[in-house]
Amino acid sequence: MTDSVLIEGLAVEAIIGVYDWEREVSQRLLVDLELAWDNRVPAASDDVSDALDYALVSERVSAYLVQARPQLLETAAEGIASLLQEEFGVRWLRLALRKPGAVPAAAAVGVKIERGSR
Ligand SMILES: Nc1nc2c(c(=O)[nH]1)N=C([C@H](O)[C@@H](O)CO)CN2
Repeated sequence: MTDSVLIEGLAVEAIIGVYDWEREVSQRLLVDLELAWDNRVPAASDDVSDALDYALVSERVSAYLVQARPQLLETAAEGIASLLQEEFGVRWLRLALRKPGAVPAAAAVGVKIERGSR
């Protein structure tokens, strides 16, 4: 089963970073998610309760990043992956977390992880 639900460029303002100044100001994060889901079921029922609701997932990921206040992108990415697997029953996911502006000479820096199996 290779179906997915996508969330791309989810923008979140959150406290994140290892330096003292970064504990005082929110910074912009961008989240890309590819989430394995059998889309044949919601396609047949036309019922959002059978779907992986990308609006609910987006809200939960945003709320997590705001409350977690991690130092590292790696820690944030792992926390997001865990909540998606535990709370939404996502079996496999690919996640990219970018921090635009962290390195002025780069368009963005970030991490990418895959967790689970399809
Ligand atoms: N692999 C990582 N390297 C760095 C991170 C990070 O989260 N993961 N964070 C920082 C600082 O917080 C940086 O973003 C400040 O500009 C440095 N390296």
